[in-house]
Amino acid sequence: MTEQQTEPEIHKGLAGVYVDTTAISKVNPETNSLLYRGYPVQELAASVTFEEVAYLLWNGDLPDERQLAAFEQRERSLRGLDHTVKRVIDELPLTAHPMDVVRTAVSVIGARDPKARESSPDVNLDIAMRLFAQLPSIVAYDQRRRHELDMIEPRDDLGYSANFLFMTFGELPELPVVNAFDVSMILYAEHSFNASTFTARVITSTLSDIYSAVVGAIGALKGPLHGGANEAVMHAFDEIGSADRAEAWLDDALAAKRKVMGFGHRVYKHGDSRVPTMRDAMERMLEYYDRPDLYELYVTLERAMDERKGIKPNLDYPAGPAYHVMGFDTETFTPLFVASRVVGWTAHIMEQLDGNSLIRPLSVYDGSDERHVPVR
Ligand SMILES: CC(=O)SCCNC(=O)CCNC(=O)[C@H](O)C(C)(C)COP(=O)(O)OP(=O)(O)OC[C@H]1O[C@@H](n2cnc3c(N)ncnc32)[C@H](O)[C@@H]1OP(=O)(O)O
Ligand SMILES: O=C([O-])CC(=O)C(=O)O
Repeated sequence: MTEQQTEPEIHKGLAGVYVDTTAISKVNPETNSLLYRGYPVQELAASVTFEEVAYLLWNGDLPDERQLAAFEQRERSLRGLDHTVKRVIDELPLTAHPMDVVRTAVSVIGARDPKARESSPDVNLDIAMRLFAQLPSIVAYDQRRRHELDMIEPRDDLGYSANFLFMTFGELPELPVVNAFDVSMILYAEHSFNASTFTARVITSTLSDIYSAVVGAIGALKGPLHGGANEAVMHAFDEIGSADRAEAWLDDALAAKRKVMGFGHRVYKHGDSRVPTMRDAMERMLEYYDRPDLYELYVTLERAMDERKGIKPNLDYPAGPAYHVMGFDTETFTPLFVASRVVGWTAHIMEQLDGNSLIRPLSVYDGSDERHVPVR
């Protein structure tokens, strides 16, 4: 490097770097807000269904009655799982993490789809819809087989969330549970250039296919610094046991420099915009299932983390206990996130293709100086 050349500035973890524009969602850390296609996510969670949110994220506007009816009918018609996909799932050992099962199942669906490589907007929208419709069948069946239970076929007289719960637990869920679950699906659906969505966009930018991009995104979501945190929250709750042990547990964790899962965020520094809505849903669930002990633990750990580090919860913190009391296995929590986020991922895949530029950043080399192979 000559004296005139300045050292390139490195943005580790791409923190603070804007890499592209997006019209899908706006995360605003200053106002603690999140807009999907312009609509505040809290308003969507209070007044529309997850199906309407999926339509919105893919098409740019909320559906009218006729559009929604057609959309719902199509989604319901695509829910059934192909026998090959079921057989492949059955072959996977129970030691495989449910995220590995979901990743593999999507890969199998992609390998069997003759249209996978077409990549036209219509084909990609159709594939997005198929994955949206089939992921609940995959996630629900995987949880059931771990309990030695048979697969339950989808019911086309039920909405997305009621059917998801029905396929998992084999009974018609009560309305408050369906509503809380639907809210969680809406809140998890989209969050701009988070690590898994960015992964999907990087893969798409090479003109690879939509299935490959979704499979890569699932891999990125699995990590505990991202989607895997909702599972990790529940493991921490299990480890702590009860509210009276929360402060000592936290002090030990912080002294050992362990990250406390479900807290902190790369973009929001004063709290995650989605937490108040998910917390309300979680509180309703803890009341419904009569778990004041879990509520005590939740608030005690949250308060202690705020006092010691000033770090606020992210969406995974209230989502974990909510899914727990609904009856989901802890390892199924991140696959639930997949079922929702597939909507955001596929919206971004389509947006990336629409104005594509290969994503290929630079790096500063800091290895050995140039050297030469000895002459033999
Ligand atoms: C839906 C989602 O994906 S939301 C994210 C889910 N992930 C989690 O909940 C995992 C736990 N949280 C974390 O690891 C982090 O907060 C992240 C990865 C989400 C964001 O991290 P970054 O923006 O990279 O911040 P970074 O990890 O550098 O943290 C900054 C400081 O806060 C501390 N910190 C941040 N989050 C936490 C946490 N959860 N527990 C303990 N300390 C934390 C860091 O130790 C660091 O302290 P230091 O400056 O004294 O070293
Ligand atoms: O935005 C992020 O970095 C992580 C997150 O909250 C999400 O993907 O929902």
